[in-house]
Amino acid sequence: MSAFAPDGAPDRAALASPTTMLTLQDITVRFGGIVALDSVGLEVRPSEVHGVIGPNGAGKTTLFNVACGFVQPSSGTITWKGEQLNGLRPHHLARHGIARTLQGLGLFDGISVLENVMVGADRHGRAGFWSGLLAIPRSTGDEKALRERSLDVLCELDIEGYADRSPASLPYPIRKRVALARALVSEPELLLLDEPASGLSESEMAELGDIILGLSDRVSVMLVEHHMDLVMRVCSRITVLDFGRVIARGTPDEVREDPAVLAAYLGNEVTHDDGGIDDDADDRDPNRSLDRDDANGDRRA
Ligand SMILES: Nc1ncnc2c1ncn2[C@@H]1O[C@H](COP(=O)(O)OP(=O)(O)OP(=O)(O)O)[C@@H](O)[C@H]1O
Repeated sequence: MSAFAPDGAPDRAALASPTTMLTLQDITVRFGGIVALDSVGLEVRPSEVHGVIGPNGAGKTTLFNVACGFVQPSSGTITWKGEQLNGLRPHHLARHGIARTLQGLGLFDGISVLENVMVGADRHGRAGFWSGLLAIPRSTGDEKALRERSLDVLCELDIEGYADRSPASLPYPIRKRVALARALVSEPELLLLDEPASGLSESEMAELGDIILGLSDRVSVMLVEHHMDLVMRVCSRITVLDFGRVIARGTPDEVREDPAVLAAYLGNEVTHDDGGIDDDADDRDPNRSLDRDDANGDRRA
């Protein structure tokens, strides 16, 4: 069931449905005179990995930031499990069972990897890690459980060997896993991932794909990502943006063959022999980054 009728009007029954976790509806974002998002809709269902793709400047990061509460939409609604969230802010996410990783990993270099992961768990800890650091007595049992859970997540991501290290001493791909572990330790129902594959090698990206697929039986994922091979492999559904608008949504196969999507990614020049979208379409288009200025010209409200 979709929350969006074919004409783009809201489908109230679908919105209220427990089959939808996160619904972004008619989201418009203006930065000064620029319309970064224009009536964008997206729904993330339980246990699905939902991809958000689009060329440079399409509005992906802005949409991610709306879902995180970093950016307040000019209009539109955010609904979480049937409840409308007004004035969502980043520090509200944990209480709703939503976690995120960002492109800037935001790890604390002055504490260990394990402690960084423990910081992510405020949703469950009664007294919390920081009060543990301050030696508030009631937190002792909580902190032990939290430490064990954090170690379990490090084991799951195969980085338990780095638990006592400072993040600053670790290679970037390991730091990325630490950031993911910190998001997962709160046992979120929805994980928001912003370009998790950036800076990873092909093999590291394949491992990341395995991790994301392994998570999808217990957490829904909204994945903003440039690397098309990863998106096509792990996502059950994809929303495609261009110039701040949704130009396609559907399964990877549907999106891959959508003429509007192919055109947005520069058409046949950057498609594979099988008609698929090239993984590095943006990289091969020296003019694409210039399109942002062009796009802004078209987007002025
Ligand atoms: N803070 C801001 N102030 C003004 N304009 C902005 C701001 N953030 C984004 N924009 C504009 O909004 C549009 C969408 O940008 P956004 O970063 O969301 O796109 P994107 O799809 O994430 O791009 P990329 O793939 O290059 O990261 C662009 O035209 C961008 O220039």
